[in-house]
Amino acid sequence: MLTYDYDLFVIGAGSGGVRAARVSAAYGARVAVAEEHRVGGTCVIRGCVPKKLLVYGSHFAEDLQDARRFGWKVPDCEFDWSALRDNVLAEVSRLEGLYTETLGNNKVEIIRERATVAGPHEVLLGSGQTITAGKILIATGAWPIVPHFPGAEHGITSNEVFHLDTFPKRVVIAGAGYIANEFAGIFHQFGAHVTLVNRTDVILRGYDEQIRDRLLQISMTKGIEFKFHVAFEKVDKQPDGSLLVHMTGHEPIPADMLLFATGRRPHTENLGLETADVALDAKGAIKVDDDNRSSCASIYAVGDVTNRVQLTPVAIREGQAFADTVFGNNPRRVDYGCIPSAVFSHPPMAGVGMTEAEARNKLGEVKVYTSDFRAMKNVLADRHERALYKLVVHPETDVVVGIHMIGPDAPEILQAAAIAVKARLTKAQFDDTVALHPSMAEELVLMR
Ligand SMILES: Cc1cc2nc3c(=O)[nH]c(=O)nc-3n(C[C@H](O)[C@H](O)[C@H](O)COP(=O)(O)OP(=O)(O)OC[C@H]3O[C@@H](n4cnc5c(N)ncnc54)[C@H](O)[C@@H]3O)c2cc1C
Ligand SMILES: NC(=O)c1ccc[n+]([C@@H]2O[C@H](COP(=O)([O-])OP(=O)(O)OC[C@H]3O[C@@H](n4cnc5c(N)ncnc54)[C@H](O)[C@@H]3O)[C@@H](O)[C@H]2O)c1
Repeated sequence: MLTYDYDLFVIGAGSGGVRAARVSAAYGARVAVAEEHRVGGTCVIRGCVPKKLLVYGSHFAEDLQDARRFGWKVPDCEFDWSALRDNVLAEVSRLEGLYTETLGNNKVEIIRERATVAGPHEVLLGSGQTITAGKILIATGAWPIVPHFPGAEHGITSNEVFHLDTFPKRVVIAGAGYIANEFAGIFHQFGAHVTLVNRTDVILRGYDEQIRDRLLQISMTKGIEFKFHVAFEKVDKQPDGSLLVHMTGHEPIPADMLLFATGRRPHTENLGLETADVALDAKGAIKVDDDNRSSCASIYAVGDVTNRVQLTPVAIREGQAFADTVFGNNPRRVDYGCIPSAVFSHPPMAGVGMTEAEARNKLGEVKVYTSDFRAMKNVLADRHERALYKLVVHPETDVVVGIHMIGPDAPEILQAAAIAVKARLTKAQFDDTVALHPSMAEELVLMR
């Protein structure tokens, strides 16, 4: 019988790859994983985790201000970017160590170099070594898209934003999706002047319109500038190192940093996939079936590289389903229904299930309940920001088909509420639940 060097070779030690490697090895497979950057992948090293720590850090700007209304004598405080940056990067390194340890404990061999596919059962390492494997799992994630125009090379992406030497006082962000809105909030809270530049006038496409509008309105009131229907023309680097960002129909904007947050494309370039006839879609994503198998029978793919849903918990579930199915003798498929998601903006927003527009398209005259309120904490703090919660309800069955919210701690509250939507609970069952008072979450059971 033909023997391979490994039963499974995983390319990419990010959210999906680490889970698939660890669980497959726990089932007894001989597993190696190649990582060209750092173990943990985008989420741990330059995504969700450091981003959320910056969100926490930036929220102190408002908390310190509000504290005075709650009786605290707060002296004038100064923000030190380098202190926060270094603490965040140290935490990232600690987590990288934990991920590395977990892989080692499960006897997964970590190969710290770039790997490419060299055939249905062959992988080529950057060092020139060829390795064979019974199965190959591609978990190489996605990569920031940078638009092409003169001077675009002076901008940075989310890959670099966590490492800035100095804090930029004037920030231009290209895009109006997740990363753009999250970093607009972060830099604004730290004291930068932030301008978001987008080619359409839609922010956070896919989220409920009323909730998005509320974020736009609150962001503008805070002082974040939005420029819509704008295309970049060029970026000039000034003698003092700053940038002048030229765009259609507007005066050039001076900036200390230009951040591209214009989407992420599947990381499949120069991966050798043609050597095994692995088919890609028009966006360069690996085409897979419901069991994560590509057009080559021995090659699978999970996570952002398949461009299904670019979220960490989804990549992890796909990695787990792959391992259970292929090495655990326990076939499983990911259920893509009712995936909750959140934007860690200031304030954050979160949603699960159908938006009002989607529900109207699919179900006709849906019932919509909203609660538009000022959180008790904001009232005493004299902060005029209003939260908005929304339930979208099936017109006949009374099932709650969507929950959408913006306000303090919305992602924390929505995770629990998402269980109810997934379980197809009815509006009557929400109403039957006694409120937990005083809380913001109680609004979910008090909408009439
Ligand atoms: C700034 C930012 C914030 C985010 N915030 C959130 C959030 O709050 N919540 C959320 O759910 N999602 C968030 N995401 C998305 C989330 O990070 C991704 O969906 C998730 O990391 C995808 O996991 P993955 O395993 O597919 O790929 P990744 O985690 O990207 O891992 C891929 C790995 O493969 C490695 N690699 C690539 N090619 C090769 C090769 N040829 N050889 C060896 N190694 C290779 C890469 O170095 C990388 O480590 C965020 C993303 C970004 C960029
Ligand atoms: N909280 C979270 O869960 C979270 C946070 C960050 C990222 N992510 C994941 O990472 C993915 C990538 O994030 P993202 O914010 O880069 O992408 P995105 O798809 O959310 O947003 C891209 C934005 O860029 C705009 N755009 C595209 N080309 C442009 C151009 N040339 N000029 C100006 N604007 C342009 C689009 O209109 C859109 O607003 C997300 O789709 C999401 O799945 C998730």
